[in-house]
Amino acid sequence: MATMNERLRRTMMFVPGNNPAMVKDAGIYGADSIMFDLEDAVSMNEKDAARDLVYEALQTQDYGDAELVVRINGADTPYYHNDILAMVKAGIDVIRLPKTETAEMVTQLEADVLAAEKKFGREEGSTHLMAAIESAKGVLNSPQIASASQRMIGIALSAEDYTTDMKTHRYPDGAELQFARNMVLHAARAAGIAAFDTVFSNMNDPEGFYRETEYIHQLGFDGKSLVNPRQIPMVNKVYEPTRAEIDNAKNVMNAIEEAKIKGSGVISMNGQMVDRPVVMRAQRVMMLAQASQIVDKEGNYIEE
Ligand SMILES: CC(C)(COP(=O)(O)OP(=O)(O)OC[C@H]1O[C@@H](n2cnc3c(N)ncnc32)[C@H](O)[C@@H]1OP(=O)(O)O)[C@@H](O)C(=O)NCCC(=O)NCCSC(=O)C[C@@](O)(CC(=O)O)C(=O)O
Ligand SMILES: [Mg+2]
Repeated sequence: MATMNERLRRTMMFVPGNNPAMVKDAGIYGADSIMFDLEDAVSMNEKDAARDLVYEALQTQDYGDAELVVRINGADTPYYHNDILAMVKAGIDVIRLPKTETAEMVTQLEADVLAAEKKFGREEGSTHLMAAIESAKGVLNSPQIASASQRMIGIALSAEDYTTDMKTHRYPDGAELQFARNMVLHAARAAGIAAFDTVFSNMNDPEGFYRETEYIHQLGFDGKSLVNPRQIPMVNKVYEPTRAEIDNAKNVMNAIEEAKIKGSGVISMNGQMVDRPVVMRAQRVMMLAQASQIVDKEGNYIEE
């Protein structure tokens, strides 16, 4: 089951770890999560320099309230262990494992991260994990992957590698991703963690990006992996609740408070039953409204 006090993760922006300007300025665009990439955006001969650059930035840059994530190189590469050591030492919030195919890959990562936390005196369990699902095998194993560790905060569908594995490519209607999207989303929800939709790589097709974002929002994804800051306000717009939704959420919150006073967990509001799932949806609407700066912390409208 989804938890009530979850963190908003609408936008998780990839930042190539070998690009000093992008790494330095990554905090100015308002992404919920900034994801420094040490994997496929970085060529082989730049792996060590990129790791050093990201490590340095984590010591010196102020990224505000953004969650800080790093996509490390896979365990089958010579970079994996040094990536983990440097990022745990730097105190990264979340490590994203690419091309995850089995639960064992996550439990191995958990053990490697724990060893690094002990080595550098970091609080044990403080480094969270997430897994990118990029193949047919990963999709089929996604329920086990999602629940492989208490440290897991989410799983993400990675459609570029996935469609290659499936011997297809990306189409405008996304039919080739239907099964994978539903598997990843259900696996995440069953494990009580976040689900991230895939990147949209065509910067010259904002209509296509909006269409895809509206679709994955309707399905229930927490948000998307992004490759460009121009995509951040577009995702936020799609996730922004309407005035009618906010008014309804406020009424639900008031109604349930009234019910509590009467000692009940359920109440009727204009003939509509208000119970726990309705309240949880209302709480999420209010969280989104606050993040969209439509209401303040108390839930009151902020006047324009
Ligand atoms: C796409 C493009 C080249 C467009 O360039 P453009 O030049 O047209 O960008 P503009 O819009 O003009 O930039 C305006 C201003 O924003 C700055 N800016 C742009 N992008 C920024 C950014 N990302 N971070 C911080 N800053 C940024 C820029 O520096 C400029 O700053 P300034 O000069 O100061 O005005 C560029 O964005 C970019 O390189 N993106 C990252 C690509 C990347 O990381 N790929 C790997 C991850 S996917 C993958 O691996 C597949 C996957 O694995 C995925 C999965 O697993 O989910 C799978 O299998 O599916
Ligand atoms: Mg990939």
